[in-house]
Amino acid sequence: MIIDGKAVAQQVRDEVRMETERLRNDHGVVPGLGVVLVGDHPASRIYVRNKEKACAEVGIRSVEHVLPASVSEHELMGVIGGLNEDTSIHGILVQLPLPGHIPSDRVLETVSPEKDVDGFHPVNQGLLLSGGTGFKPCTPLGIMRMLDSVGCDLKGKNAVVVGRSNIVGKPVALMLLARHATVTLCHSRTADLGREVARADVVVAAVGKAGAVRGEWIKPGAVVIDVGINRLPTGKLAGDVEFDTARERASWISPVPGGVGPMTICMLLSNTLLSAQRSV
Ligand SMILES: Nc1nc(=O)c2c([nH]1)NC[C@@H]1CN(c3ccc(C(=O)N[C@@H](CCC(=O)O)C(=O)O)cc3)C=[N+]21
Repeated sequence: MIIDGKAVAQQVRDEVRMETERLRNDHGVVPGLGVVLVGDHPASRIYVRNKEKACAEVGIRSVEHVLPASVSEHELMGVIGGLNEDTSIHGILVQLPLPGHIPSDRVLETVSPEKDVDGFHPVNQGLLLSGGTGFKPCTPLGIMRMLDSVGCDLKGKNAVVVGRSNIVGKPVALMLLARHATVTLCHSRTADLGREVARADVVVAAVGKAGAVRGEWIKPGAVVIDVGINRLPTGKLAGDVEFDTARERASWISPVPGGVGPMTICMLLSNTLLSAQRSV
């Protein structure tokens, strides 16, 4: 069966909208998200617009800062510093990728960890490692929420994560581990990817290559979460998993589009609300 990311995302947005209203009624606090966009990367503009639309829908105030691609690192740091100081702002998102002349690491370290709703600050990465209460990154949070939505019990299961990025593969592996799965983290040098995937009760594919996970590898009954967003030559979007063959074997599988993408945005809303709740 198909995991409908749009429907689960709508559920999360409904919860966030209700909790946002409660926070406003009880404490007079409206969650605020500062979005920083550098340059005019076309995909980034679309993502940022979608994030702002989603904020408006749940009653979160979003403030956009659009800076030219030529902005200096110093100026960008200044904008982030202003958002750090601004008590009406509870979450800060610096849209990635940044232009090549700006070192993303240093920029992400400038965001106050208390407002880092993307969960990209090293302090929050560290808190995730030790099981603490920092902000967790949105895509992995969305993946966990999707697994919960189909009643997937992770305890003792073999979870295979394909891809070791800092924003998806590594953090989702830690979250699966925290839920007592037996986790295998695969990557481009994995000797036999098919053998690893074939043992998996849960597969999370976050490689960035269409068809990287073959349908015939999927263990019958497995739950498959596809994080890939690949633009095919035909112009269509595809995930990392061979969907048509994988769906014949999986018990549950998430599609692209309409799977993890919509979840990522609603977990950003959820983190922004959480930050505002922590501020009162
Ligand atoms: N600081 C930062 N935080 C991010 O969270 C972040 C970022 N930078 N940079 C770019 C990536 C990408 N990202 C997506 C979010 C939603 C969809 C999404 O909703 N996709 C739709 C399809 C959209 C389409 O048709 O193009 C779907 O999968 O159904 C996709 C991609 C967040 N990102």
